[in-house]
Amino acid sequence: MAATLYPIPVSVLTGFLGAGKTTLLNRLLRDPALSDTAVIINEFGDVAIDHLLVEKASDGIIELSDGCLCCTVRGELVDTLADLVDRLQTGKIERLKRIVIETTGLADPAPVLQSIMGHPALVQAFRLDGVITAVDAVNGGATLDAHVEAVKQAAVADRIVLTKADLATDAAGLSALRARLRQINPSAPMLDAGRDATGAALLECGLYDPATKTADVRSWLGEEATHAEHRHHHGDDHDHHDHRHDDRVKSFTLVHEGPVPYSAIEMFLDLLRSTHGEKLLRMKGIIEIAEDPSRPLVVHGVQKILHPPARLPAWPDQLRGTRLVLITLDMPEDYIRRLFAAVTNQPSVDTPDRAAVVENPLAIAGMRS
Ligand SMILES: Nc1nc2c(ncn2[C@@H]2O[C@H](COP(=O)(O)OP(=O)(O)OP(=O)(O)O)[C@@H](O)[C@H]2O)c(=O)[nH]1
Repeated sequence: MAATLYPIPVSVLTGFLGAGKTTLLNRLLRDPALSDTAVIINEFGDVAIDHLLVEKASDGIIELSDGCLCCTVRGELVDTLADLVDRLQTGKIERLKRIVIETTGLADPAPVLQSIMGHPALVQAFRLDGVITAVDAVNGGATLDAHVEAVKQAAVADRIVLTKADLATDAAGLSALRARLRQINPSAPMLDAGRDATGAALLECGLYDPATKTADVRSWLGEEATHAEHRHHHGDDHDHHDHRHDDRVKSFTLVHEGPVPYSAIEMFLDLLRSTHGEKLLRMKGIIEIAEDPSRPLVVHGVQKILHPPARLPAWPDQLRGTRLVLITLDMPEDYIRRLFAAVTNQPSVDTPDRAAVVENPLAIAGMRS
């Protein structure tokens, strides 16, 4: 009997109401990549359609939880996950390879991610593998126009799945939607629900693959795509006027060549979270620490919650230095860049140095905005 490997990967499946999450999940559950998976479905309202569909689709699935995830169920999701660990440890469940949480369509995904990453006991047992966001190929554009939650769902995704492409008769509209999603989230691979959204393509989005013991930093950070996006943002060829929420979301990379003292990174992350934590939708990064430069420090977080920083045993490729990818909503990029420059002592005309920031963090313009 294969033992359960901790921490157990958790995939969060999100997407707006009716986007096709359950349909996708039902298809995925027939994929061998999802054997020994527990599915947690968050139902909104009292008709348990999702639950029936899922039970039909696969045996041995544990189905729990109801109510709205973004408010009252936050506590319950934690209880549900804790209960799973308990059942594993007491042998009531033989093994558990992964968990998929389907959020309600209205939920902001951040609280779900926070409840996993922010809970001191759960964080030992689970790791966030990735966020999969389903976007309706027909109604996706209108949903992004109307609901900032939908924009956030797309922005924090590690994988975007376009659903109902078979119903999309407007080819130009579909390619505009793709371009728009690419703009909101430059790094997540975009897959077609009916064609290439397989278990293998959607799962194992994390940095470190325990099976192969390798880490693919570049694709985890989505770095090249982020750089490309950054240039595009500053180009003058783009017309945003009818996408009112899209411009609020930004994805950018902070880079520092050479090692950084642990205390500087700690201070940067503390200041960032305490001043603008709720605007930080997602952060991922790899850091060359001055005290131990051969073992990169890996950080990732959702809003104010940081996953406990972990060390990789070695640098997986030629990449060195510090790369932090931030996905933000309404956050002053300039402030973040200045703060980062200050703590890493990168000279700049009007930015105080690290000593000055330690003395008075308010010295950075934008600190209180
Ligand atoms: N033609 C077509 N229909 C789809 C596809 N995906 C989903 N649907 C249909 O769209 C409707 C909504 O799909 P669901 O999977 O229930 O969507 P959901 O995101 O789980 O919905 P909520 O749980 O209500 O937020 C259903 O009638 C599905 O049959 C698709 O790829 N093609």
